[in-house]
Amino acid sequence: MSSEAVTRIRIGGTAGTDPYEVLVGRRLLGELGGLIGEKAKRVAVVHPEALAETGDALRADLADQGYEAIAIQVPNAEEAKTAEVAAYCWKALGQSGFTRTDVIVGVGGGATTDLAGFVAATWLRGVRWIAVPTTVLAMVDAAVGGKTGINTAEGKNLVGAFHPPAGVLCDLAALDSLPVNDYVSGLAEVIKAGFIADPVILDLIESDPQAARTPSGPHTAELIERSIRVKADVVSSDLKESGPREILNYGHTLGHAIEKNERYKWRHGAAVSVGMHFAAELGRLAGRLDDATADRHRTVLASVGLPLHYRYDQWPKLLETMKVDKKSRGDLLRFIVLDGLARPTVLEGPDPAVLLAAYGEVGE
Ligand SMILES: NC(=O)c1ccc[n+]([C@@H]2O[C@H](COP(=O)([O-])OP(=O)(O)OC[C@H]3O[C@@H](n4cnc5c(N)ncnc54)[C@H](O)[C@@H]3O)[C@@H](O)[C@H]2O)c1
Ligand SMILES: O=C(O)C(=O)C[C@@H](O)[C@H](O)[C@H](O)COP(=O)(O)O
Ligand SMILES: [Zn+2]
Repeated sequence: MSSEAVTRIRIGGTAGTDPYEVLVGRRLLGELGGLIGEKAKRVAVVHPEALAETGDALRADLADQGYEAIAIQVPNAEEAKTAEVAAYCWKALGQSGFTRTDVIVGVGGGATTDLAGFVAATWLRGVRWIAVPTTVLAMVDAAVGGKTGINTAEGKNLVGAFHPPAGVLCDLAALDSLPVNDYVSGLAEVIKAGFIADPVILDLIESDPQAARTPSGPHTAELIERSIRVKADVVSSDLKESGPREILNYGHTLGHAIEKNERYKWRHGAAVSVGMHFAAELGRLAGRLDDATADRHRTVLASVGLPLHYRYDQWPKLLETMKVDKKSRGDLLRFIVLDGLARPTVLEGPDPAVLLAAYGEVGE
């Protein structure tokens, strides 16, 4: 992709929502005015502390365009995904006289876009919002598809709403300032997209795992675009997770339990990496997944520096948390596993002994 090229990926409107586009390229902020539209008088730019300069520059730019623009700074990472921070944002919107035709812009990683989208979903029962993701993870996953939400002490993303954005602007230049740990964490969702739907992603990463760890790698734009297309296909047919969308939760049942156990101090991608290792072992032990594909999880995740293991002694607590996973139905635990490469399926009510054996491969 040349530095000027812009790729547009369409997300179909389902469940009564409007379609929208995900743009991938550079220097995309010129698109913002068009997305905000003429009806808006006020724009609120929600950004994390780490992007204070970006947030304020954006606010100033929007003010120059004639909007009453405010910046709402929120904490970095998961500390932003709380009821208290949501209430702080509602207060800022109330004090600025934010109406139903006004627009929220969420600029940041997935934690920020999840929060900004949730605030947009709840303010006046729903206002328009635009996502400007600045991490790999937010570009390929969090900002796309309309799942918004916050965490509670009891679990990850337990409060939220389906509220798709009006558009998503993935400016690849934002990735240059991202710490390598955060860059790599996002690769977990890229690799997830590879295992559940697009194995070319895995081939590209395996061809040079070190290059895949940096934004200057030769396949960065292609990896991001392929992953977005996987997500776009799924959410375009099942916005509200009535079935097919569950495949995007591959690795998340254990991953979310680890995040809660770590009081949300682990990066989401790192937890999902361990969770995918677990799901692969579960698939293998349940007689679904071939050895080669299960082993490939370990090699590709480890090759980019993602973790495979977690504390063995925590299993009883993790199991309790997994029981309230959103995919559970009553007492029935449900996991996404693979029947083969790019063949995701649901495993319902696995034998507890098989679950423990799978965790035996993951625990250390
Ligand atoms: N809604 C969804 O469908 C969906 C999908 C996947 C993940 N998520 C959520 O996304 C979150 C994880 O997102 P994440 O991995 O982007 O982490 P994050 O949002 O916590 O960002 C990681 C850190 O990087 C900082 N940062 C962001 N962009 C930066 C940049 N360009 N330069 C420098 N620093 C920058 C952030 O302030 C933060 O400190 C989790 O809460 C997860 O649950 C949601
Ligand atoms: O978009 C989805 O659907 C996903 O499951 C994508 C996940 O990567 C993401 O972490 C999502 O927020 C998890 O959703 P949850 O409903 O399990 O909280
Ligand atoms: Zn995720």
